[in-house]
Amino acid sequence: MKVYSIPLRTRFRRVDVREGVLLSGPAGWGEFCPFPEYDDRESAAWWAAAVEAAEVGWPEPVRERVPVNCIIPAVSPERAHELAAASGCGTAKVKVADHPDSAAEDVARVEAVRDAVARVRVDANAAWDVDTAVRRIRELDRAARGLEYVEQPCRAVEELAAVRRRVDVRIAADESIRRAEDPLRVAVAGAADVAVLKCAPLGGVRRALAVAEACGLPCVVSSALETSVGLAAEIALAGALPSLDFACGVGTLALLTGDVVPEPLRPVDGFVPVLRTAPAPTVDWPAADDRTTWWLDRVARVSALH
Ligand SMILES: O=C(O)CCC(=O)C1=CC=C[C@@H](O)[C@@H]1C(=O)O
Ligand SMILES: [Mg+2]
Repeated sequence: MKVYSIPLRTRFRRVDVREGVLLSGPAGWGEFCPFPEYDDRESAAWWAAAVEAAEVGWPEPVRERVPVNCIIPAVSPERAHELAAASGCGTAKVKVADHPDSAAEDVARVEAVRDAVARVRVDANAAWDVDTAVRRIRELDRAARGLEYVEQPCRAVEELAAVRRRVDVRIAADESIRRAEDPLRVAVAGAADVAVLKCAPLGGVRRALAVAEACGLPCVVSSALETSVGLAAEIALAGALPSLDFACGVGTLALLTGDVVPEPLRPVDGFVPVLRTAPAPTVDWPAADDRTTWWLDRVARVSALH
């Protein structure tokens, strides 16, 4: 087992350094990297995903490559335009609602990104109440000259459903699926048009495919900010979905200052290849001793739950 620690280029969802554990088994390498605030019970799904990759491997893909969206953190409009233009991707996901007074900044960032790419989606990470969401979505929809969708505008499933009834923009559910006891409640409640799937928090490629089938919504696969090892599993999920109508959020290596493999799984001309196994981690980003101990203790507790 290897514990890695890689600084981010830009702070993202209150994370400055990405840490996790890489493990190998008969089927290949897997990655265990639940965010620090996830408790052991929630982290058990992440462990299951890592074990699937290492012990069993992934189901056969139905496509050889996956379209990728670039990810634009809460940065200035100039920087946002630069990142989107340099990505080679036709779709960008822009983080909005980063702080309570972000409305004007969000509009400027979305306008700048839309000048660089054809399609823009935004992610509010559950920051808004229903009325604020309706107002902001209308503004951002104009700034984007038609938003592709808005991801998780509010926290509760009922709030998503209420927003969805009041705006013309598609609603995508992310936290309502990956952090929910029952990921299928979203579809039942009429709360979303699109389901965001992440194989790590859902417990692996097979479990995520089962959620996709049961929810009956068009799906987008998005990373959990993994290194290329965990990202290969997310891409395997995107590769195995029976249909894929949207670019996937697997362009997140751009947020890290380095990777554990010599040839990172970065998009080329907006696509990444679907691999049968994760690339072997041969580049070391060793964590400090206290962090290594913290992660190995976490693995011991979480694997005991598994
Ligand atoms: O979806 C993407 O384009 C990139 C991935 C991404 O945005 C996220 C990755 C990991 C944690 C999340 O808070 C964040 C998200 O909210 O979707
Ligand atoms: Mg999201």
